[in-house]
Amino acid sequence: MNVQQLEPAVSVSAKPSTPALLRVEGVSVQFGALAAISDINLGMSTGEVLGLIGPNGAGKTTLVNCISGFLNPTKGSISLNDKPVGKWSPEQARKLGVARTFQGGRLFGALTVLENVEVAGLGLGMSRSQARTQAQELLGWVGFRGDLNGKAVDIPYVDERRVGMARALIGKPDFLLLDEPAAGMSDDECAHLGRLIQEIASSMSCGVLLIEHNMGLIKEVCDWTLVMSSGCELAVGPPEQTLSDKKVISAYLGEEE
Ligand SMILES: Nc1ncnc2c1ncn2[C@@H]1O[C@H](COP(=O)(O)OP(=O)(O)OP(=O)(O)O)[C@@H](O)[C@H]1O
Repeated sequence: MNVQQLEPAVSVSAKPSTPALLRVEGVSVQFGALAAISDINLGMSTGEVLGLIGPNGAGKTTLVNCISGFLNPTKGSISLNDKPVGKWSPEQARKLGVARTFQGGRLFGALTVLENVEVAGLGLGMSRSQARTQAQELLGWVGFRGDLNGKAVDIPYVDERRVGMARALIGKPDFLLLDEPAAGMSDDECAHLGRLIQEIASSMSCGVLLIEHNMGLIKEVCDWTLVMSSGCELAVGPPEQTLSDKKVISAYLGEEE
């Protein structure tokens, strides 16, 4: 892939506003007898990149499902700008500025790549032309170099990630939750993704929550990390601190390269 210089276009840059704050307090999720997550706390502001890491089954996606309205916590609360969000739906979360991607792209296969991003803009109340313009610009920005009018079902796995990211970015959310965006990417593609995440945080003033197993990427882009294991908080701090923590290394033993 030809990694291009990232230059955010005018309409996706500079969102002058007071920083937004997303807070998770004492959140637990129980699936029958299984405590998928227990008493998790985190806070993040626009412009920050927070890494959410931990071995498989640690509860990372479950936490993102709660924050994005796909799942109601069994206990605890989530607030946006100090207002509890209650049992918000994914649509309400999106409209209030919390967007996400999925491990599997979850694109509409029968729609074109462009339409997949455009419909998200229409869902946010944009006009068709606004949605189309922003969708085209974002697809270019995230590094999609294929046919915008090709059916989404036909695009490669890595491109599904990019389209999913453009779809989440339309409407300039305050918070973007990325679920393993680097899976399946080459080193060059990961390097491009790292620069893109930093640009999303700085130029779009977006808070990014990044679930990733690629520790190089975590070290490169994250200001802060929350490490989970078996549903619980294992360590919190800057990546250079948590990634050298003995508890964290031991939790990852056998799971990381
Ligand atoms: N809908 C569900 N019903 C029952 N158990 C679930 C459900 N969703 C997740 N789990 C279980 O909850 C635990 C946490 O899963 P989760 O997917 O959040 O982990 P994860 O840290 O995101 O893992 P991975 O890195 O493999 O994606 C796992 O034991 C999983 O099997």
